[in-house]
Amino acid sequence: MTGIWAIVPIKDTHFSKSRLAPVMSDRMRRQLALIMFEDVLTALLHAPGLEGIMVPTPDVEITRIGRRYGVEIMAEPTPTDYNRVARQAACRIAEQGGDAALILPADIPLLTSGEVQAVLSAASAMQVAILAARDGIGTNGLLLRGPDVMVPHFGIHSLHRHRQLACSHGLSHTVMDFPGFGFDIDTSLDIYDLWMLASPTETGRFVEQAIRRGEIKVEKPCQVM
Ligand SMILES: Nc1nc2c(ncn2[C@@H]2O[C@H](COP(=O)(O)OP(=O)(O)OP(=O)(O)O)[C@@H](O)[C@H]2O)c(=O)[nH]1
Ligand SMILES: O=C(O)[C@H](O)COP(=O)(O)O
Repeated sequence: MTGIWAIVPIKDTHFSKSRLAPVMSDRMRRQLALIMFEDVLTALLHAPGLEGIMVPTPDVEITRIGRRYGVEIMAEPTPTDYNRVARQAACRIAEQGGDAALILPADIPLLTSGEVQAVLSAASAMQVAILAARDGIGTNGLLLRGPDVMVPHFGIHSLHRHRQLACSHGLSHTVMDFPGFGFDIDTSLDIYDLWMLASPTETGRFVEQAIRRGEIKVEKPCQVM
């Protein structure tokens, strides 16, 4: 194993996207998680410069889809946690001789292969690249060169934490903003914003159709005066 590997952890899709429970049924949330995963895989598979894709997951359907796309599945017999399972995958890639790992979630369906390529080339001289979430405080991607130079700490205020960690380890690092990387689908507000964008992705189409059929309840967010 050499080169740069993407790591896309995804949990059991029966329990995915729980924050969307107020506006979507369990069945729809599961479908949304599966479709977003496929959009992310499609972007990664078309990005020149990536050697491979590793997907840590306990989910049977994700395993089936991943294998169809030819990605490497890292089985996760019991649910772990995003950071822990991402770290395990990164260590596995490091042990097998991989040069770098790009850790990203499976819920950023507007990701493009151009963005991935841009990160890989712009950050080619950096040990760490932190891909900002659009809220400006989260992290939606972490490029680590080598894969185990730093332990990922995704979660609330993770952008600041990742910066601090890189500094304290003396690692060269950069923070980058891209619309696709930045846009993770967590809440009904994200669904509304995605709908407004009329994105030509599979996820964009799924959301548009589901809203039209009344299967997702969206409300225009209140304007703060
Ligand atoms: N393999 C694996 N992936 C995880 C785990 N926990 C979270 N993830 C993935 O990490 C990414 C970011 O997680 P979240 O944004 O919290 O997504 P989510 O857990 O589906 O959404 P909520 O239930 O609303 O928190 C998604 O791709 C998740 O599927 C886990 O225990 N194992
Ligand atoms: O900010 C982060 O580290 C990630 O976006 C995870 O946060 P989320 O669970 O809110 O997506």
